[in-house]
This record gives sequence, C-alpha cells and structure tokens, in this order.
Amino acid sequence: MLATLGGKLSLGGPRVTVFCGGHRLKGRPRLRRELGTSPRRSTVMPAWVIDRYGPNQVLRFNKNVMFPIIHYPNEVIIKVHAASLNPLDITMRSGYGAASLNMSRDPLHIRTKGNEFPLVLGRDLSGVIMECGLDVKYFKPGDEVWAAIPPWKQGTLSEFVVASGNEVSLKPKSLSHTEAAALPFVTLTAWSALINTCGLQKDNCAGKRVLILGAAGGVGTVAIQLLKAWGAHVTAVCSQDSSALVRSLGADHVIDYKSENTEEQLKKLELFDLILDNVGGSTENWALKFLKPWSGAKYVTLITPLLLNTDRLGLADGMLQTGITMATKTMKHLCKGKHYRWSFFAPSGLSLDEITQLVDEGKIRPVIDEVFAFADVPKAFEKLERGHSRGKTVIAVIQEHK
Ligand SMILES: NC(=O)C1=CN([C@@H]2O[C@H](COP(=O)(O)OP(=O)(O)OC[C@H]3O[C@@H](n4cnc5c(N)ncnc54)[C@H](OP(=O)(O)O)[C@@H]3O)[C@@H](O)[C@H]2O)C=CC1
Repeated sequence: MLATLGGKLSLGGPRVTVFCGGHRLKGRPRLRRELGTSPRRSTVMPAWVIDRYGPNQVLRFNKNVMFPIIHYPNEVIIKVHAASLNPLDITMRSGYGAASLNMSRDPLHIRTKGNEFPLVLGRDLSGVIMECGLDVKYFKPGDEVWAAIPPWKQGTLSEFVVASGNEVSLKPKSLSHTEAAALPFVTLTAWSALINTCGLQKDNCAGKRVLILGAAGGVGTVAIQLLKAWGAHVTAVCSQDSSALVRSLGADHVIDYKSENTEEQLKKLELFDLILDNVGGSTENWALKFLKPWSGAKYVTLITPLLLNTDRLGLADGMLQTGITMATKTMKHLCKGKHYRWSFFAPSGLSLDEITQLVDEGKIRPVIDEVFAFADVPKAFEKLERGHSRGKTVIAVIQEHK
C-alpha cells in the first residue's frame, strides 16, 4: 500500500511532507514510558464509543479500545488532554453522515456495512505528540499541539488519537489545554467561511459590514473576534442574555432575536456586505434582502443539506440532488445581484498556525460555556443537545491544575 504513495510530495511552507514509503516511528520510547508497556505488547486505551446510532444512551465508556496505529508516514499519535463537543457530534451520534463519512474511516478504504463501529466522536483536541511517522518533520514527541480531526476519522473522545501532521498545529502558548480545545473546529469553520468562501482577510476587511446570525454559539463567538481583528463592523444576532458576551468579543451592534423583531430591527440599519448564517431553517427566506445588491455582497450559510441528501439518497444521487439545489439557489439570488454560498469546516494545520498567532497576540480568546470531566461525556452531550450554547462545551480528558 505504501508503495503506491511513493514519490508523492505535498508542499506547505515548513510543513513539507514527502510520502516515501515505510512507517518507522519516532518517539516510541516516550510512548512506552507513558503506557508502561513492553515493546511487543499490543495495547488498548479508554474512549467513549458508540456501537450503533441513536440517542445519548448509545454512548459507552470502553476501557479496551484498540490503540490507534500510524498507517501513513505523515501521521502522528497524540495524547489527548482536552477535547470539546460540537453540534456535529450530536447529529453524528444519531447517524448523520453515515452514508458518506464512513467511506474513508478504514485506512484501506474498504467498507463493509457497519465497520465504522466502535465509533469515537469528538473533533477537537489539545494534547501532546507521542509518536511521529517517519516523514513528520514539523513536530516531535513532547510537542504541545491542537487540532480538529475531520469527521471521516475516529474522533478525540479517547486517550490517544492518530492525526495527519497536516491537521495539527503547535498549541498557543497562552492557553491551557482545556482552553485550547475550545477553538480548533469552530475557528477553522469560521476561517473557511470567511477566508475560503468569502475571500475576506485582514487586508480587505476593514469597514466591511457583517451580520452574524447565531452569534453566541461556538462558531459565532470566534467569527466576531476574527472579523473585529481584521477591522470589520459586526452586527450580532443572539438572545438577550448573550448580549454582554458578544459585545465583550467586539460586536458593534447587537440584536436580540427573541424579544425584538429581527427584520424590523435590521430595516433600521445599513445593508450588509456579508451575512454569516449559523442558524439555518427559514432564515435564508428573509435575510438575503439585507445584503447590498450588485456589490459582490455574500450570504454564507453553514447549514447545508449535503450529508442529509447523501444519507437519504445514497452518495451519487445525494451529491446530484445537492448540486441541483445549490445551483438553483445560487442562480436565483445571483439574478438579484447577491451571492449565495454554502460553507464547510476544513481541517488545516496551516490555518491553525495562523490562528495560534492571533490567539497569542490576544486577538482571539476561547469562549467556554462549561467544562466536563471525561467521566461525564454523556452529561456534556445532554447539555449541548439542550441548545442555547454560549461558546463551547469542553471535555477535560486529563484534569489540569493551572
Ligand atoms: N457546514 C459546516 O461544516 C459546519 C456547520 N456547523 C453548523 O453551524 C451551526 C452553528 O454551530 P455552532 O456555533 O457550533 O453551534 P452552537 O450550538 O454552539 O451555537 C448555536 C447558537 O445559535 C443560537 N441561536 C439559535 N437560534 C437562533 C436564532 N434564530 N437567531 C440567533 N441565534 C440563534 C443559540 O443560542 P440561543 O438558542 O439561546 O439563542 C446558540 O448560541 C450548527 O448548526 C452547526 O451544525 C458548524 C460547524 C461546521
């Protein structure tokens, strides 16, 4: 298998990865010390898993999950100190994305029905590198790192996880593991929406008027800070009790969608260059009228039917249906001079490197709603499922003493 990778070169500044075959490991002695194992003994680790899709009761603590293995020479094994939950974990627990996300969970891409189980949920991590594949040059065992693991891989609600070196970044020095674990997935989602989908960045954002719907959640709290760091004017739509929070993050104007009529409030304001929709549902039926027409203004939503379609219709028909829906909506709004876009989380260690810098400069801070012990993962799921998040729900896999 590794021979097929021979000679593939992926470039990325100092993160040059050469796939040249073989997967000898660096850092094994450290890992063995940590685990107290002999070199030849196969080992297991504790993790929260599901063995079938369903409600919270399907979450099961398992002390004997197989220890992750490095399959590719650019992979690393990380000891997870803290993880966090996202709405995606709730929906994946119930089977969302089962048709498409499980395609590549097996490293050989061989899929038989149900081979995703036992499935470990959780996307975010902050932890310490234990082992590096032979071609990992950017990290070494002992480095403190953070990452968001894509949903087609085993997740982070476990003691150890394997990740591609391209998904990992050195953790901001100014944050503890518990704080750091609150940021990767939501920040990369906001980053992908603002930079990849909208073409915004620090050089072209000053003075742009941005409306954020669902501003008090994980993605919203980071999007406000990124946009303010780049000089945008931010209007945040959230519940009244989050008003002080979003203002403290830099929001210039706050609309309480529960006690005020959002549309009436927005009519009193200037039109926007960008609307970031973290809420979905009927929002796009009314919100697009608040974009400046014929000016390149964009409406970006994170709520898309892609995985629902592939779950319902299968991969090919689901993708086709999704393409038709997207093209229809895009054309409909383009006729009125407005750009309508879908945006998705994109794993990227390189982007996390830039985010690390913003965090250490004090421009982005984690907003933590509640921290749960590793033993209380089901309670954390219940809390997130109730909604009304004010930032992130974090899992302290190892208790920290700051
Ligand atoms: N496409 C992609 O790749 C990704 C999509 N997502 C999706 O984006 C959405 C947001 O994610 P995330 O921020 O992590 O979720 P959270 O659960 O952290 O936050 C959602 C926030 O929205 C608020 N809210 C709910 N309804 C409204 C409303 N009508 N107007 C304004 N605010 C509202 C909630 O609080 P309250 O109800 O109290 O107002 C809560 O603060 C989720 O649906 C998630 O699945 C997230 C990441 C990646």
